[in-house]
Amino acid sequence: MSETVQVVAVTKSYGNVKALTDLSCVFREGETVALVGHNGAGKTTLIKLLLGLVRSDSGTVRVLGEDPAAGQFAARQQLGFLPENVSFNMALSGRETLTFYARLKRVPLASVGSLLERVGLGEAADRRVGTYSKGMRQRLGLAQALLGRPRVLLLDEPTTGLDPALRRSFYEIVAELRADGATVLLSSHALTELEGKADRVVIVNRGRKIADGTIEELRSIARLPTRVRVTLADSDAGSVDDWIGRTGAWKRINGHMLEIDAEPDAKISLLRSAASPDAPVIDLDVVPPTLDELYAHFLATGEACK
Ligand SMILES: Nc1ncnc2c1ncn2[C@@H]1O[C@H](COP(=O)(O)OP(=O)(O)OP(=O)(O)O)[C@@H](O)[C@H]1O
Repeated sequence: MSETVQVVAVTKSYGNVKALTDLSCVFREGETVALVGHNGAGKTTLIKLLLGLVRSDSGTVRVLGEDPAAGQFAARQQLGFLPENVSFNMALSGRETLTFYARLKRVPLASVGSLLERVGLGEAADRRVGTYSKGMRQRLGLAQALLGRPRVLLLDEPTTGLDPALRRSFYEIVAELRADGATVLLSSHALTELEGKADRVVIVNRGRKIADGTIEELRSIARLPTRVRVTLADSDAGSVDDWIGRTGAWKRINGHMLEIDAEPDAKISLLRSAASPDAPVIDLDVVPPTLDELYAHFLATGEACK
């Protein structure tokens, strides 16, 4: 996969506020990357650097081989951007709005209708944006970002305001773009919903990158315990207590369920004992550390991983 975005040792301050410090990362074709961090971590600043809206104090930024802050940034045509807060002219219809942006981007106007259909605004295309719900405006923003089949899509908090069904259809569109070879950067606080959607997670904290890898890589680096939960069979209390005593420090969740946080080294032997024929267990669930837990871990340790 070829590299579409290269950020090398970038520092950016606003006055005496350091928004990004010595940040490096690379994004590739066909890759969906989650950019995760608290408020003020520097996510929007990174996106603005990639768009050429702000200039770094030091370091290098390349998008599709070009410097976005240079006067002639021809690759801008191949960038799609959905800002955190979309704002449109309320008096125009959805179709008029998208036609306006298509003209600005010099994209064939014929694509406007199909894009509106794609984001589920086909029927509302000729209504004024002022009558749209927040979710509909967000989808119009997404349609605007998709104009011209961009090779790099920068989506700042894209699912804010979308209900669960719209979120699902949003991630379906992201998956299509990924299959089409686009690089998709999703900046988000909604960590749980990003599991299974992003190929890679980049965590920033106070302007510094503190983690970068697939969720599996981050899990193996963090070495957080895996939660194992078992449902007990209707065995006599004595044999259950005996089994618990032999296998580990289980916590009782209720009368028939136990839970334990298994350290990576102890996980397999614990699962073997829970699955063995003499265990008083009728069901077993394994819950790996969530993205939320990984995020909290990396924030707490400030661990750099790549
Ligand atoms: N134009 C500006 N002038 C001064 N400070 C700024 C400016 N833009 C951003 N900052 C500061 O830079 C830091 C990074 O801000 P940025 O908007 O990049 O964070 P973020 O991760 O996108 O936050 P959020 O999740 O709240 O949108 C913050 O301390 C912010 O206050």
